[in-house]
Amino acid sequence: MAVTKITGRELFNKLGQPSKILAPMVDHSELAWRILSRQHGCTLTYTPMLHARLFATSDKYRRDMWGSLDGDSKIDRPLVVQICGNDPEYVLQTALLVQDKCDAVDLNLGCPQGIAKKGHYGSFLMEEWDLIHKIIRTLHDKLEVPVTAKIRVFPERQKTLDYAKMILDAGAQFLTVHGRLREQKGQKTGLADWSIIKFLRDNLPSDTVMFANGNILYPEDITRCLKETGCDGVMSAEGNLYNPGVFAAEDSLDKDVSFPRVDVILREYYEIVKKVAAESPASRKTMKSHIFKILRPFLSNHTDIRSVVASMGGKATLEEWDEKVIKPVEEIVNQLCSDGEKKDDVEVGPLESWGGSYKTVPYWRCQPYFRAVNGVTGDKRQQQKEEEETEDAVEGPNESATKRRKIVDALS
Ligand SMILES: Cc1cc2nc3c(=O)[nH]c(=O)nc-3n(C[C@H](O)[C@H](O)[C@H](O)COP(=O)(O)O)c2cc1C
Repeated sequence: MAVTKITGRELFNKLGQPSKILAPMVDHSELAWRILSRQHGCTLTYTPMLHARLFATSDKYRRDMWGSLDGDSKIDRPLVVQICGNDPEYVLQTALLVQDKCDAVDLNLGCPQGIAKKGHYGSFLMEEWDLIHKIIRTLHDKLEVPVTAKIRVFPERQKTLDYAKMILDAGAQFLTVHGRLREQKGQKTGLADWSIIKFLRDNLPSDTVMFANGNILYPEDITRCLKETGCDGVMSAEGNLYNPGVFAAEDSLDKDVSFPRVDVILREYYEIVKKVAAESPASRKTMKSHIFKILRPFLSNHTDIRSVVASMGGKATLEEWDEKVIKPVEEIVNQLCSDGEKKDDVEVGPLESWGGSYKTVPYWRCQPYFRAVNGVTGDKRQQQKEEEETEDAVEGPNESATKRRKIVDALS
């Protein structure tokens, strides 16, 4: 018999109507990063996707992915745990193992990567509506906590609407819509389509809780997205990874809030990792990747530090990170900022056709990352392309693949 549970709207209200949402990200939305994101204005966080079969059957995978502080009521809420899988029983088993440490469980229906194709989950379930319905209904019926879903869109609006209705009918309480097609990945990523999200918003029952995902570069994009799509919240992935300040209040004119200094964020992040690392292997494992992203604009100007970061192996201690990377970065940025010659201003460009403005941000401040399209960049982004090539060379093929996800050149 189905458990009686709260509706999506009731859950949304109970969580304080969160509108700034950290996306689920493999190896990137782990505990330490979630804590940091909340400290910078994020009001709801998602875990990286947990692989249902592995989580249900492998002690090691479970230990690696889920520590005693994950979902802790004092430091890690509100939290949605995301699961990927195609077997209702494994998804349910995984959900049952985490449901007392989260506010909802989300089904990943958006992952377009090769690994999802091979494992037959994420967006590769988009044609299997009966199976999706069964997975969500099983969770809806058997869990104490609500179930939610994160989807991509089809090229056809009506089909996407029917798809969303099916997911809601199965029992999903929040619907996150990433406004891209399954094919929009890698060099073909392109822009997310907010108008299809708005179409869903207008045609689904008005009490449906919806989150929009895609195209967030700057804090004010969140407000623009809320207005244009009519959604309840906006989810950001990469925008937040490169600049945790993206969740800052939209009207904040304080550059330290919207584009914080890289040394400040680095220190804050490092101290969080130090506190949780013993209980959160995932937070420790993903540190290097986060540091590369936080420092992205800085490293191309300080290649000596880049070499040091690149050389830090998995066995480097936290103290070594502090001595070799964090402290030297602090020293350099402090010096840069006390040097009256350097302009520490954020310059706002003209209004662009996409509705916002590019900003020129000093390289010692966190800022969005603009990708190259087919290896060719516009004038504005020539420098970023060169940085990408250098960074790809030091970070290896996995990082490179992730970096090619967004094509902001298509904006202009
Ligand atoms: C490093 C990385 C890992 C991701 N892992 C997941 C994941 O585990 N589950 C998921 O649904 N989406 C995942 N995504 C997709 C994001 O959640 C998001 O839908 C996508 O990046 C678009 O948002 P953005 O434009 O704000 O980056 C990942 C994205 C990135 C950059």
